[in-house]
Amino acid sequence: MDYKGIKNHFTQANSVLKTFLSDDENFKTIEKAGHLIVGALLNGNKVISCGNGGSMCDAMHFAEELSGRYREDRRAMAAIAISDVSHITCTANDYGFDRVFSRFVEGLGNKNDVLFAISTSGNSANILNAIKAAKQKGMKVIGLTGKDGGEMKNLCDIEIRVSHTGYSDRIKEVHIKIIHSLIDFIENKISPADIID
Ligand SMILES: O=C(CO)[C@@H](O)[C@H](O)[C@H](O)[C@H](O)COP(=O)(O)O
Ligand SMILES: [Zn+2]
Repeated sequence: MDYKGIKNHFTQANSVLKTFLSDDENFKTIEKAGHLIVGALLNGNKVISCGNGGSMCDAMHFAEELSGRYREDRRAMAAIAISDVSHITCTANDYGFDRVFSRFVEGLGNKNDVLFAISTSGNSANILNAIKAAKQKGMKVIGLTGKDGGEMKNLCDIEIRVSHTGYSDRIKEVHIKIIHSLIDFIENKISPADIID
């Protein structure tokens, strides 16, 4: 019956999550990323997030839970996803799709801001260009990757990798858990009074 194919998604997801859980280095890396973001926010810097397709949704989810709300009532935090369709279509049309994120970083990124870049392959050209633009600006880069980390593994200051080699939907399912755990960490570290106006 077809329900077995459906159930198989849950079985596979369970296995990818178990593999990620089996290595504590993964959680130490998430903690490092959390400290980096907390430090940036406390110093009045911001986080810019980006990704393609489902990862763009994750980038938006990540930013809105910082600028809007996650679990607690607290002041807004400075985070924005690169998701303005007019910016993306203009830049893609006039300069090429591989520059849609980097051009935003060139325009809005400042020294010591954090770029939170998401790619399951670690190889999307527009993400790699955004990382390069961020480094030129003196920003810090946290990468959320999958598979073998792709080219991103050599470019990010902190890489959090879900090293699953199958379809990317399984990787993304762990990415969203990483995002929620990271936001929880940040929310618990920053008291409302700490944030610089
Ligand atoms: O959500 C999915 C697949 O689960 C797709 O939309 C997926 O995000 C797109 O194919 C992306 O273009 C893949 O890019 P990347 O993760 O390799 O950077
Ligand atoms: Zn959420």
